[in-house]
Amino acid sequence: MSTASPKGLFISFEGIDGAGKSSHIAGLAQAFRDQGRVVTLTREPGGTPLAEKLRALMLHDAMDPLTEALIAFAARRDHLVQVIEPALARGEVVISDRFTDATFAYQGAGRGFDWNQLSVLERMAQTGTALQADLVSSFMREPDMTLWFDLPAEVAAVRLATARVPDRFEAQPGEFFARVAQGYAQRAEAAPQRFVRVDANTCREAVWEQIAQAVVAKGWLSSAAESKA
Ligand SMILES: Nc1ncnc2c1ncn2[C@@H]1O[C@H](COP(=O)(O)OP(=O)(O)OP(=O)(O)O)[C@@H](O)[C@H]1O
Ligand SMILES: Cc1cn([C@H]2C[C@H](O)[C@@H](COP(=O)(O)O)O2)c(=O)[nH]c1=O
Repeated sequence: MSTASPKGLFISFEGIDGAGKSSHIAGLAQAFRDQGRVVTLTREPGGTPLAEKLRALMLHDAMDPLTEALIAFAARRDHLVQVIEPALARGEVVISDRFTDATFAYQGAGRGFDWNQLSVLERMAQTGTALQADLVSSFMREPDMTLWFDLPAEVAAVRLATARVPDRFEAQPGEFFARVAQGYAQRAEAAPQRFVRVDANTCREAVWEQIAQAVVAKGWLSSAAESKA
């Protein structure tokens, strides 16, 4: 029997607020654990003590789009260095509720911040963090798979209406979320090898089936996961 540790896997969940990511993130983590993998479950903005402080600022304090983008990437850099890279180097499965696609969708498409400048910040924040010796210093960390919950903004608004007290993003009007959804579509089109579009406008069981199918198709989970809706 091989004693080599499995290769680390990095999976992100994305989508507009209220798209329905939360319960499936926990479900996917459990499916990996059931099949013997160690899982680091985390989120952005956040995931470290410093990044959680930055999250509180981003979600509750007024600021301009550049400040918002810089805070998102500062939090991400700390998160990568302190949590994501060490977990991947240990061979764990890292599942993050949001990553950089959210910055392109919210600060880029939503707020109107320049997409090319975001790409520069992305490269700065996500390069030179990897701990694995086989990754060259110019390697830019990105998720191995991004599960994008695609849901019309008006459906998400109905789902969120009674769910909780809105933060600074959730309080935005429908047009903002329509732009954010468009931003996600643009990111997905640019990286089809990484993105999996999940039709989130359906029941929870059907959403889980799409997630399980995508992960099983990669050979990361056995087909037993597909029946655990
Ligand atoms: N498939 C579904 N059909 C109907 N309602 C759903 C579905 N999935 C989730 N919901 C409900 O929609 C609301 C938002 O779901 P959830 O909090 O999981 O979204 P989210 O993507 O994690 O949102 P956020 O990113 O803002 O935290 C909750 O009230 C949840 O119960
Ligand atoms: C990573 C990231 C997130 N956001 C926004 C998106 C959401 O409205 C909140 C996070 O809240 P959630 O309930 O945990 O989804 O932050 C953003 O604007 N930019 C980002 O980079």
